[in-house]
Amino acid sequence: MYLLIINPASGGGAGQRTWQTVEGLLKSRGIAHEALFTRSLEQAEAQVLHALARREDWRAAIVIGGDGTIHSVLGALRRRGVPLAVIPAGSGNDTARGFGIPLTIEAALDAALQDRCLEADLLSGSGGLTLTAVASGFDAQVAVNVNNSRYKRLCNAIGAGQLAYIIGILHTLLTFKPCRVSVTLDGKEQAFEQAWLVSVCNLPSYGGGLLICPQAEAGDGLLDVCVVHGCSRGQVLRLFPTLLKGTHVALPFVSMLRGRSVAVHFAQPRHAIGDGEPLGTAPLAVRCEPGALRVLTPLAAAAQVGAAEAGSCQASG
Ligand SMILES: Nc1ncnc2c1ncn2[C@@H]1O[C@H](COP(=O)(O)OP(=O)(O)OP(=O)(O)O)[C@@H](O)[C@H]1O
Repeated sequence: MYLLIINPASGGGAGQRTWQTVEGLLKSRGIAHEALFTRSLEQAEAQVLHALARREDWRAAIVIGGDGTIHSVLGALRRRGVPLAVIPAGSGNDTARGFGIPLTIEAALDAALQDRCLEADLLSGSGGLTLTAVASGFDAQVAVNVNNSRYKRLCNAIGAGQLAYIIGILHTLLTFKPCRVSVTLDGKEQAFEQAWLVSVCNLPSYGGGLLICPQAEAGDGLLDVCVVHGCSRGQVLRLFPTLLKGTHVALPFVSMLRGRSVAVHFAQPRHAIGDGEPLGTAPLAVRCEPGALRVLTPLAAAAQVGAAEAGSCQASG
């Protein structure tokens, strides 16, 4: 039995449209399933726990939504030991990208219905569980500014959602003030002056394919950290195109770190986001929980049988 978790509002309504296609495919293939429409980030965990408690034979929970929807169900899936599968229906879909899950509906469904799991790490901290990345500083401020803006509603109304983020980046670039940050990695503290952002990554990208930590691997038991510091506004602006290929890692004002736990303390309050969802402005403490979530992904299907991080995916329910 599969539990389909649907956020109809994700991707500006793509969740609802995707579900209609998926429902047809499941029926035509005779796949036993139940559908759960979640109402909000806050209510999703309780709704999913309630649904999962009703039976024991769950093969997987298949989320139809974006990174925020997946974020909202991580606690419930880890608690019940049910594997995650994803049919991407968000605007960014960086979880799907990071796990090599196809962005087209039928191919993603095929990946969800196969039987190989990756034992993926989770980022755990004061803001709960995160799968892609916890970002703090400039890019979190962009997200907060865009979400609170009038131009977002305007851009969405004319079908130009990406434009809102371009306006948000320019607007934030003019107003954001970098400050000192202390980054304590596995107990060792380093300070960076004039820090713009600190991103703690489990997967390589966020923001719809921006490769902030291109080396990050979901199953390596480690978190990857990117610190951008000591640069001008112009240099930050020119950083963005390099994020598409991940070539920013070679720039002198970018520091890449790797470890098992990290504490991030900016000298001024700075916003943070986890999987794109707001986490507030408190200092961050994030640790990697190795292999905490099983994910049905073509990466696991392609991995050698017997590889440490890939295995058959029998859900415990
Ligand atoms: N389980 C849920 N059910 C309903 N609404 C949710 C749920 N989880 C999060 N939300 C709300 O719906 C919004 C959109 O969902 P989601 O983040 O999945 O899609 P998106 O923003 O379009 O895509 P992405 O996060 O991949 O860029 C979230 O920002 C959040 O406010």
